[in-house]
Formats: sequence, C-alpha cells, structure tokens
Amino acid sequence: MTITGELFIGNKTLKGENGTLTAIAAATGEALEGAFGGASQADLDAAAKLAFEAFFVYRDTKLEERAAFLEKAAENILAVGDELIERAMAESGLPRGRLEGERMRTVNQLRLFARVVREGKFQDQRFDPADGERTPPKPDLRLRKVGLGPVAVFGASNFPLAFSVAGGDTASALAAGCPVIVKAHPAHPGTSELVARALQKAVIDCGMPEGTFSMLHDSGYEIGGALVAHPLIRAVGFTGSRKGGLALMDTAAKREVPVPVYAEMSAINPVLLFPEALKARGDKIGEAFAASLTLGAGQFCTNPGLILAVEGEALEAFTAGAIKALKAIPAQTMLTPGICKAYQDGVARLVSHDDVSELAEGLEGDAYHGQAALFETTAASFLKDKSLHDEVFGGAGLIVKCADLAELETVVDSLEGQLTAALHITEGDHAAAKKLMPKLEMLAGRLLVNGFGTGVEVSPAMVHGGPYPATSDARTTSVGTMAIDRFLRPVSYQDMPVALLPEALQR
Ligand SMILES: NC(=O)C1=CN([C@@H]2O[C@H](COP(=O)(O)OP(=O)(O)OC[C@H]3O[C@@H](n4cnc5c(N)ncnc54)[C@H](OP(=O)(O)O)[C@@H]3O)[C@@H](O)[C@H]2O)C=CC1
Ligand SMILES: O=C(O)CCC(=O)C(=O)O
Repeated sequence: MTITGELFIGNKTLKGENGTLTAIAAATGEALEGAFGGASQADLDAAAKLAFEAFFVYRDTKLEERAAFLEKAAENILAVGDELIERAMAESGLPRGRLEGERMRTVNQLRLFARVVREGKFQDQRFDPADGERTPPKPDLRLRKVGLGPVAVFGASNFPLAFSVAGGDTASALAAGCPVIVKAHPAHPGTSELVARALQKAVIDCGMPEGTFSMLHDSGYEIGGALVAHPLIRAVGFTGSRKGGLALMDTAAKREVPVPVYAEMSAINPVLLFPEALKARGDKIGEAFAASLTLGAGQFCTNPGLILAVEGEALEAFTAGAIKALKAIPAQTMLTPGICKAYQDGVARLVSHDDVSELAEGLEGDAYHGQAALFETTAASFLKDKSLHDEVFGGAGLIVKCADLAELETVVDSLEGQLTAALHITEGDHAAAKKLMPKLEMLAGRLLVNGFGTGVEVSPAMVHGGPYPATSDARTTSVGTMAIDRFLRPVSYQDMPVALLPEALQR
C-alpha cells in the first residue's frame, strides 16, 4: 500500500494543506516515504461536525452491531499484514517481535471491548420502582450510562499500535458509544495511516455513521490544542509526557465548557526489595531488574526506574547481579531523535550529580541508541533533592540505599503518584510488607509482587492508572475493561412514561 500522507475525515481522505510532516526512520534519522499534510482548523471543524452528528446515531447502535464493528476493526488491522509491522519497525525502531506482540494486544483489546459491549453491563442499568405508599411518596427511577460524546485521542510515541490510533483509548471510547478523532503521533504517521485506513474501512464495512472515526496530522502544536479546545469534543485520552498532558489539561480546563482529560503521564515505578527476598535471591532479582529496565530501550511508562532497599550485603548481591546483566545489554534504537536526546540529557544530569554514583553502563550504541545506565544514591540525598524523583524516560535506573525499613518508608512517603509499585518478598517479609500496604495503595494504581510492571495485561481487573502525576485522574484506568467508564456518564429517568424511555429501560 502506498502511504498517501492524507487526513481521514469521516469516510473521506484528503491531503492536509497546513504544513507538512515527514516520517523519520528512528534508527538513522532519515526521511521515510510519505509527506503528511497537516490539518487546518477547517479540517478539524469538518471532522468534529461529522463526529458530533455521528454521535446521535452511533450511541444508539444495537450493542451487537457495535460489537461487530469493533471486531471488524480488529480483522481489518490484521488484514494490513506485514506492511504494518515493517512500517512500525522503521518509524519506531522497535523490533519485529515486540510489534507483532503489540499488534495482537491491540486486536485482542478491540475484541475484548466487543465482548464488553455485547454483555451490556457497562450501561449499568438500574431500576428503582415507585412506592406511592411511602411518606413522602417515592418516584419511579431508572438509570443507565450513556456516552459522553466525541472523544479526542492522542496516540503515544512508545506504543505505535496498542496506545495509538486503534489503541486502548480509541477502543474504550468506541465501545462506550463515542466517536473518536485521533491526533496521530508525529513519531509514526505512516503506521497511523495504515491503522486509520483499517478503522475507516470498518466504519464503512459495518455501515456505522460517517464521522464515527477520523484522524488528523498536526504539523505543529496548533491542531492538537485546537482539538482539545473544540466545543464539540467532550473528552480527551492522552498518553505521553507530563508537560504535554498538563498543557492539554490546561486547555481543556479553560474552555467555556471544560471537559475531562484522561492523561497517563510520568512515573518512576518504585521497586521495593525486602530483606529476606534480597538474602534469598538478591542476584537473581538484580538480573531480572536489568532485563525489565531495558525492555524496549526502557521506553515504558511502567519502567522500573527506582529501586528502594536497605543497604548491606544482601543489597550488594542484587547490585552485583544487576551490574553484570546490564553491562551485557546492547544499546537500542530509541523512538525519536528527540526522545533519545532527552534520555541522554537525563543520564548526563545523573552522571554529574554530586550525590549520585554511576554503577554501570550497558553496551555502547550508535547515534540514535539509548545506552542503559544504573546509578545509586542514599535515601538522605534522594529525600533532599526532588530532581532525583524525575522520570528519565529510557533504560536508566536509580538505587536508593536506605539505613533501615523506617527510612525506606520515609522515602515511600516522599514519592509522587505512580502507575505501579513492585514488592520483592518472601514469606519472611510479609509482616514488613503488610505494614506498608496502606501507603502503597495511596501511592500507585497497581501493586505487584515478585515481578516488574512492564507489559500491562489487558484485563477486567487491570488498573493502568494512579494518583497524579502518573495520571490526571486516579479514579480511572487506561487499560482493561474499566477504561470504558471514562467515556460514560449516568442519566436518571424519573417517572418517565415507558414510551419515552430508552428501549433498554422499558419494562
Ligand atoms: N510516561 C510515559 O508513558 C511516556 C512519557 N513520555 C515522555 O514524553 C517525552 C516526549 O515524548 P512524546 O511521546 O512525544 O510525548 P509528548 O507528550 O511530547 O507528545 C504526545 C502527544 O501530545 C501532543 N502534544 C504534546 N504537547 C502538546 C501541546 N502543548 N499542545 C498540543 N499537543 C501536544 C504531541 O503532539 P506533537 O508531537 O505533534 O507536538 C503528541 O501527539 C519523552 O521523552 C518522555 O519523557 C513519552 C511517552 C510515554
Ligand atoms: O507496560 C505496558 O504494557 C504499557 C506501558 C504504557 O502504558 C506506556 O509505556 O505508555
């Protein structure tokens, strides 16, 4: 398939004329096939108008039809074939195996939401009958949840498939009955085009209203901001930097009618190593940590960037295991030259920090590669300098040595909201771990034992979220079936004649 560089506005495609964006090969910095035309305000208005009109039809589609549409989208993505993987590899620098896995995660995520739609429980229908005998008399009340309206989705740079055009935000919004306008991420515009074509075809194949899906490219910041500000947009899904998420939250809050922005932003995902676990298998945990830290060049928001443990011989065994493993890990291509530069700057800040020691580096690589790095500091230094709490997006980890478990708890208390917190324990650590549980529940959206948070399972019981700044709203998740709740709101019907009730509430 030729990459046309076009915008997807409802069922049409057209070349945007508001500047041009070029796709860059992550490994070489060279231009790839396709010049992508940036959307204008008029293009955005056209997509938003179609989405708003489509909403009134799409929200009332039969659940079976909506589910079949999501399944068709999954089928069409698979039908793009290897071209999708090849293009995503070139644009992101991520390896084939990872992208093939990510494609199946994306497809299965759409299929999972199809099952959620078919089941219908997300509508949360409630019936509370009238009671005229009660004092005061009680009205007949019925409730169901409805879609919020058109949703803007910002694709993520680090997951060109599972968190982008047809990723979790899009799948959950479409499942909720909300049309979607995607702002493609400039790191993978060609991949975005191939997926957008599959989604647009699914809309047409399944006879969904035109405007159920659109996708725009932005040659600067202008259209992304204007999309969030657009009065016909009713919610926003975003995965990316804290700076970007905050800017979009600010735009949404300043609208005449503010709308929710579900932003998944930065995290350093603390890993707590408890004494008995360290004694039993410190070196093995160290090796596993090095592997998780450097997965996908460390470009995961769930990356385990912070190790907390009590200093001593057992911690040294962990550190030795991690150093040995890390030194053998090849540098990997990073997603974009900009992300690579930000990573190198972050590492350089740690290298030159007076209170931080560099323990090891991974193998050296080429210009656009991220070289893994491991650092250590003391709890006192970490508590003193808040800049050490900042995410370094990539394969850099920081070990914080604590005098005892009480000091480790003080460090936990000092942390910002996180996506995950991992505990490495044996049975002998249970009492110490249990004591920390209430604090950890306050800290993170997902608590996990004897593992690392990278690789989020798409499940009904998953929370991929957490207190600010991990996300903009700790009550939600961006992965798993509960993600649908972000794009729904409840409506109550009081003493409504049956003829006026939505079909699902007529009984
Ligand atoms: N924790 C995490 O999960 C992740 C963190 N990051 C962090 O983000 C850094 C940059 O990566 P990137 O993925 O580009 O993330 P960004 O947050 O910079 O960008 C994400 C998306 O939001 C858009 N955007 C950002 N700021 C604005 C704004 N003010 N107005 C309108 N649109 C905006 C971008 O558009 P455009 O680029 O067209 O301007 C892009 O489409 C990384 O180095 C890393 O630190 C990145 C990915 C995931
Ligand atoms: O670990 C994962 O599978 C998902 C990570 C993620 O959401 C992200 O890096 O943006």
